[in-house]
Amino acid sequence: MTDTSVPAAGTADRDLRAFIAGLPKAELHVHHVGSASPRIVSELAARHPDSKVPTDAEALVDYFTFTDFAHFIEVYLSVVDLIRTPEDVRLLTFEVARDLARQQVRYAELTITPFSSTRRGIEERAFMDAIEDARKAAEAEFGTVLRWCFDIPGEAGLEAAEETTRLATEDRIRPEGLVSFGLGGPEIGVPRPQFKPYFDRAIAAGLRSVPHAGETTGPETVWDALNELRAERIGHGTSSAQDPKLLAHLAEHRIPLEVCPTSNIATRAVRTLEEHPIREFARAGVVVTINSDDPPMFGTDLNNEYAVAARLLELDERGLAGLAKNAVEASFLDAAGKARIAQEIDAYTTTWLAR
Ligand SMILES: O=C(O)c1cccc(C(=O)CC[C@H]2O[C@@H](n3cnc4c(=O)[nH]cnc43)[C@H](O)[C@@H]2O)c1
Ligand SMILES: [Zn+2]
Repeated sequence: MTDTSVPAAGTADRDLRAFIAGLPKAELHVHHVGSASPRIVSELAARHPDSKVPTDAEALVDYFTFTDFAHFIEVYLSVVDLIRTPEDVRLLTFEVARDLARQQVRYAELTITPFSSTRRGIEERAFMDAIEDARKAAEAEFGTVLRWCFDIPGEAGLEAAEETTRLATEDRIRPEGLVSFGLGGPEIGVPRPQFKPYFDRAIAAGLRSVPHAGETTGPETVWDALNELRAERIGHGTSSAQDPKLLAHLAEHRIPLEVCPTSNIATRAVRTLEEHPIREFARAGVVVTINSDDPPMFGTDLNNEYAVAARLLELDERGLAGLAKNAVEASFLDAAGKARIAQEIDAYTTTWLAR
């Protein structure tokens, strides 16, 4: 695991971290299985002792140190292999909500890859019931609202695309909490345009388009996501910084980027945080949202990602509140839901600054 946590320097830094910890937030780019904390992994591994995933926290730190993006996916899939029953799915989902609630996340769009679970033998109806049951229980217990993004694992091919689209669009199976449709996994050798017919069907069924693009390939992948998959937000979009016309297009059309700084370092998509293009995005007027991607695997959480962003963008409390409001505005919540969290952010910030 790459340590990209921001060193706590002086009082000002500690103060900003305390502000972030209490700031109401929305998380738009976080993966279901990628959110399995050491606590959750241990519990799942105890249920399935034949797994090769280590159970103690220290060994997990080594296990979650990645040589490149392909290695990250290999490790990711070994954690997917730990989720074998509907009870595992429910436990994972509910515990992920608990971890989000602890960080004052009021609303999260969680990326789920149902194909990975159904192909491993979890019955589709039982899978949907498990995530929905956990969603409702989490909202009742923690007040955190969860919504789903179902993503195609692109490298698994068009069979995975067909299955994901079916699960996302068939009335008798699609879950109530589903709001969007994505595309994840490696980008190299997985051209985006081939997924156009599947995104067309998902969009026709009322889902919003949020593919990963430009994480490990160049800006042309982001253009494909916009032009072929009709993306409304871009997962990562890191390489957009290489194309000024693309930055201008994203800014003009207010297409937000789901920026996950620590993830990009951990998967070696970007060499160092100093070289992360988040400053270029902000300078170009692109709507930046801050997200955690696969937090325990990358040794981070959403609060730490806000601290990273504060350092890179030199933000104070008002700037951080602005970032949090970007995420609310870019979310697929309805207008009343957006207004409620935005007001909460403003009230919290005003109270904090008047201390
Ligand atoms: O489940 C399978 O059997 C399977 C077979 C072939 C390929 C795959 C995948 O490629 C799964 C990829 C998996 O990774 C998730 N993910 C998590 N974080 C990221 C990220 O930063 N960038 C891209 N993908 C990511 C994604 O949701 C897929 O589920 C699976
Ligand atoms: Zn992701």
